Amino acid sequence: MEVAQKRVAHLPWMRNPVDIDQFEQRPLHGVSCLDPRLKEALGKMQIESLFPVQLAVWLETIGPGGFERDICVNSPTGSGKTLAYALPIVQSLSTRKIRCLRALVVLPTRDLALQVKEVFEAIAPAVGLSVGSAVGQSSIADEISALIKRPRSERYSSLDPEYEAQIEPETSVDILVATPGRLMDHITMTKGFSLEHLRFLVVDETDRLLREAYQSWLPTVLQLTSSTDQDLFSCGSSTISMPHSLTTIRRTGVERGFKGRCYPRLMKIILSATLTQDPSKLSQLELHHPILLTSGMKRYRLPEKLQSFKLICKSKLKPLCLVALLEELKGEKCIVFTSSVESTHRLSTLLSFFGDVPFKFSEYSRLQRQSVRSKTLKAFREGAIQVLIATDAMTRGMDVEGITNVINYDMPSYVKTYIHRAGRTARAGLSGSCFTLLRKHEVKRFDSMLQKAENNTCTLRTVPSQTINGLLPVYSIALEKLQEKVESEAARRKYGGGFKFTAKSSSRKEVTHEGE
Ligand SMILES: Nc1ncnc2c1ncn2[C@@H]1O[C@H](COP(=O)(O)OP(=O)(O)OP(=O)(O)O)[C@@H](O)[C@H]1O
Repeated sequence: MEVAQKRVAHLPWMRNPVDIDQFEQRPLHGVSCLDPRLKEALGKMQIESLFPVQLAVWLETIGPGGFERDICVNSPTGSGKTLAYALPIVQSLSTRKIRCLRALVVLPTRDLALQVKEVFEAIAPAVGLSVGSAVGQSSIADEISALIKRPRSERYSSLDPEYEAQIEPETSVDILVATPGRLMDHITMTKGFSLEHLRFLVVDETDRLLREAYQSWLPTVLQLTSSTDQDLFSCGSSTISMPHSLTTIRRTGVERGFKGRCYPRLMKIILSATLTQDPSKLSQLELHHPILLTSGMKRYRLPEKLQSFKLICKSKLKPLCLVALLEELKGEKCIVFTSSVESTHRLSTLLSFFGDVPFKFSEYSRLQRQSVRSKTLKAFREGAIQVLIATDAMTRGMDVEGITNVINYDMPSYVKTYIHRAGRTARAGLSGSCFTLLRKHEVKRFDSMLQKAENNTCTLRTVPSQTINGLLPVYSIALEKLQEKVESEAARRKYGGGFKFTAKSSSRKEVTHEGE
């Protein structure tokens, strides 16, 4: 069994990390080399200082570290990891002369990718950079027209138009935020989509992305961006035949530890609140002279202002405990996590039969089409829905303003899952609460699981028994209605009705395999 305090990382470079806690939040005017245009853009986002993780990464990239090493960040949920990589990348690219794809950010889900794209969009245009996404939000044709263009004729004003027509199309964005599946679609099918000039690769939610192969996106990207010595020596030589051809020397100059050799490379930043330490997983990333930036003594840390609570209740009374708790929370923004798509669907259906509950809720899982999910998420962000009933798979990294409570309706199986669930609240230094409903026999396992994280104090919480008793009559009616609904859905499935809850999906557990 893992004993977090005594655990020593297998990889030597992980054993002496940079401690993020040594950095204080720093006002923007004290951040050296920050482009004034970016300062202004940050100001518009109401960002007045850099958080510790952002400063730590800045110093390793734009500061003295000079991007000489690949960067691995293990920092709590809500600590500001997105801007920690977005800002140095945008600053680095702010002096680029010609537009082509220089930075690729890969995330596991579409909603997360769109969220990250928004952050880049808030700062990149200030220095003339363009941001695109490859996430499958629109049709592939629409995505291609947003990402690819013919080279601008003004760049080659002396060209014969006929010759110009033969020039290959090019990527029209500097920064691309992508999910692995759509990225692979463009790599394999989109004419003119090229990673040839890529300088930065960000793998956000690294442990999640490395868990699945996603059509071998990582080896493909690494292969397409790897430079051999031959490439290096042919740079700038007669091998460049087309007038529009650019050659990117990804890193010029002397690197420490490389004995004066010019070493072009793709700079990588990988991040998570629960960064893997598994050498076999990390080796897939082919990291260059990596440096680990982490906070805390233990491998995992919960946000400073998170309060954890446990509620012990009998199995059959769990829905009542939940309703009673939600009633007490009086319409505050909450995410309720269950262990599977089936459980999410059942719980939302059951709640819908409770009639008059003082909060608006919605289901959010893979059972629904993306368009439905996006609508739900928008309503949740805007406050039209106060309670989201969700599965783990959908919510890692999600940043929704004003979530003050997370409820684990089903106990998470792994501490990593607890961290990512709880981390939807208490973000950016704000307070938040995480409640876990437990059956008696789960308490011991839950307590020992929490021991693996820092800031793990967990207080016992109860809900008034009179509230539970008051809900019993409506509960028994709701259970009957749920039974009828389940039967009718099963019948519709059997006779090929259009209901979305297919036999296959009904048995699908959204297991998150956070057990490493
Ligand atoms: N310097 C800053 N000042 C104020 N707010 C900030 C700053 N940096 C980030 N934030 C806000 O903090 C919140 C959390 O940031 P972000 O989503 O990047 O966290 P994260 O570390 O990636 O979390 P997770 O691990 O859950 O993905 C966001 O709402 C973001 O706008």
